[in-house]
Amino acid sequence: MAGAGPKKSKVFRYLKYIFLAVLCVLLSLFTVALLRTLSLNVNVGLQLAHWEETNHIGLDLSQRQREEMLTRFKEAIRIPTVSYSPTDLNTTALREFSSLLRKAFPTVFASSLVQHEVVAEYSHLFWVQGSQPDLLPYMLLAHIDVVPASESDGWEAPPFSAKEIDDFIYGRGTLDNKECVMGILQALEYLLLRGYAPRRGFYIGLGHDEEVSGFNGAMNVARLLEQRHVQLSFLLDEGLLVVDGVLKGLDGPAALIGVTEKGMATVKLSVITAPGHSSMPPRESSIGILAAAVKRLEDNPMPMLFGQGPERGTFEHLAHKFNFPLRFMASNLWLFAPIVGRFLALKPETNAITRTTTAVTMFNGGVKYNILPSVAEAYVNLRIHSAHSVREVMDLMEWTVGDQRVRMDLVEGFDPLPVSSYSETSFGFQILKKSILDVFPQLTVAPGVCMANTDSRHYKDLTTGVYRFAPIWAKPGDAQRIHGINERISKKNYEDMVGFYSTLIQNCDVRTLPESHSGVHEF
Ligand SMILES: CCCCCCCC/C=C\CCCCCCCC(=O)N[C@@H](CC(C)C)C(=O)O
Ligand SMILES: [Zn+2]
Ligand SMILES: [Zn+2]
Repeated sequence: MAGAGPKKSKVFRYLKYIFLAVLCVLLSLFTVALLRTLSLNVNVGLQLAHWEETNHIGLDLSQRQREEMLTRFKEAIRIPTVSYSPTDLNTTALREFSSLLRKAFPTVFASSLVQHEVVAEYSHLFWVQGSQPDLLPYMLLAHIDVVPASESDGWEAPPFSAKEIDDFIYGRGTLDNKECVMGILQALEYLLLRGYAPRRGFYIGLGHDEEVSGFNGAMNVARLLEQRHVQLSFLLDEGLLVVDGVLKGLDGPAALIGVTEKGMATVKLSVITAPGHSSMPPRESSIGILAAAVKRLEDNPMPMLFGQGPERGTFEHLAHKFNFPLRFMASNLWLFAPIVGRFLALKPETNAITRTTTAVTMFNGGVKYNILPSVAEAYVNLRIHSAHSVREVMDLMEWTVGDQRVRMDLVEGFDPLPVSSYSETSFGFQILKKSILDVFPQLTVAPGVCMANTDSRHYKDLTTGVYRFAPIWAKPGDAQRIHGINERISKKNYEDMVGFYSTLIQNCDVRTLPESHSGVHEF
C-alpha cells in the first residue's frame, strides 16, 4: 500500500500530458477549421475581373413577342413526342415536331449563317457560323423526346395540354426538356432578327431519343462531328438547375452546374424454381426468394461516399452562404463529411449525391393464381457515385443479396463520367457562371454532380468541358415533377431561360477569359 501513492501520481502525470496533447491537437484542428471557414469563398473569382467588351443585344421583348414566344412553347408541349423504348418512339409526333421547329423559328432556318441538317431521321444539328473561325466552337444540347405521362396518375391538367394554371404552364416536357429545345432556338431567332452575327461559331444538337439512351440521336450527331474532326471548347446540356430552398440552411437560391454525371447500372435479378400446382407449395417460391433479395437491397443502401467526389466542390462553393454551424461544417468536409452526409441522406434528392443509389424499378412473376411461378424477375437501376465503378457496385450487390439462387445480369452499365474543370481558367465553366450571374445576380454558382444521365455522355470525345445546367427554378418538391406528375414551368421562368441563352451565346464571343491569379488562358 505504501508504494501506491507515487505510482498513482506518476499515472496522473502521464494522464495530464496525454490530456494536454489531445487538447492541443483539438485546438489546432479547430483553428485550421475556423481559418478555412473564414477564408473559403471560392465564389468571387472572375466576377471581379475585367471582362472583354462585346456588343450586347438585350432582348427587350414587347408584350406581343412575349405572347408569341409562349404560344410556340405551348405548341411544342402539345406534341406527344414520347419515347417508350429504343424501338418504340412516337415517330408521327417527332415528324410533327420537326415541322413546328421550321414554323416557329423561320429566321433560324432562313439565315445564311445557319446550316441545318436532320440526323437519324428526327434529330437536328445546327451550325451557326462565327466571324472568327480561329475561335474554338462550343455546343448547346437539348432533347425533343419525353417520357410517357398519364393523366390518371393525378395530373391537375392533361399532360399534353400545356394548360396555364396560376402563371405556370403544365405539361410533360416543360422541365425535361422542351424548355431548352425551344429556349435555345428562340434566343437564336431573336438574336438573328436583331442582326446579331456571332464571333465564335457554335453547334446546337437536338436529340430525339434521349429518354431511351440516345443511341440513335445523340450518338449519331456525335459520330458525325467526330468524323468531321470537330473539337469543341465546351458543351452545355440539360442536367442540374437552380435550387431554391432545397438545401436547408443555405441563404438564397443557388445555380448548380453539373460538372459530371453519375454512372448507371441496370441489373436484372431472376429466380427460377419448378412450376407446379399451388395446392402443394414448397416452403419458398421464386417470388418469395426474389422479394427477400430485393428487400435486402433496399434495407442495405450502398455505402456513404459523401465528400469523396466532386460534391465536395459543391459545398466548398456554397459554404459562405450557409448559416453558421453549417458553414463551419461545409467548409471542413475533410472533418465533417460523415455528419453532413447523414443529414443529406434524409431526403431522396440530396441522398442521391451521397452514395450510389439503388432503385427497384420493375418486378414480375407468375402467370396464374393457381400455378406456382417458375420465374420471377426484378430490375434494379443503380446510379453510381463518382467514387464507385460498375464492377464494385455489382460485387457489393452480390454480397448484399448473398443468395446463389438469385441470378444477377448486368443489362446496361457505364462508369461515372469524367469531371470537367471548374477552375478559374476553365472557359466553359466561367462563361456559364458569368452568364448565370448576368441574368440572375441573386444566385450563388457552384459545381455539382448530376444524378441523372444526359445525352452529353455521347460527346465525351469532342471536348473535356462538358456541363449540365439549365436555369430552371426548383423549389422543394419540384424535382419530383421531372418524370413525375404535374411537370410545369412558370411563364416567367421560360422567358428568363430565353434571356439566359441569349446572354450565354453573346458572352461566348469573348476571345479569352479575363486574367485570373493563374494567368490568361488562350483558346
Ligand atoms: C447539393 C445537392 C442538391 C441537389 C438537388 C438537386 C435537385 C436536382 C433535381 C433534378 C435533376 C434532374 C435531372 C434532369 C435530367 C434528366 C435526364 C434524364 O432523365 N435522363 C435519363 C437518361 C437515361 C439514359 C434514359 C435518366 O434516366 O437519367
Ligand atoms: Zn432530359
Ligand atoms: Zn428525362
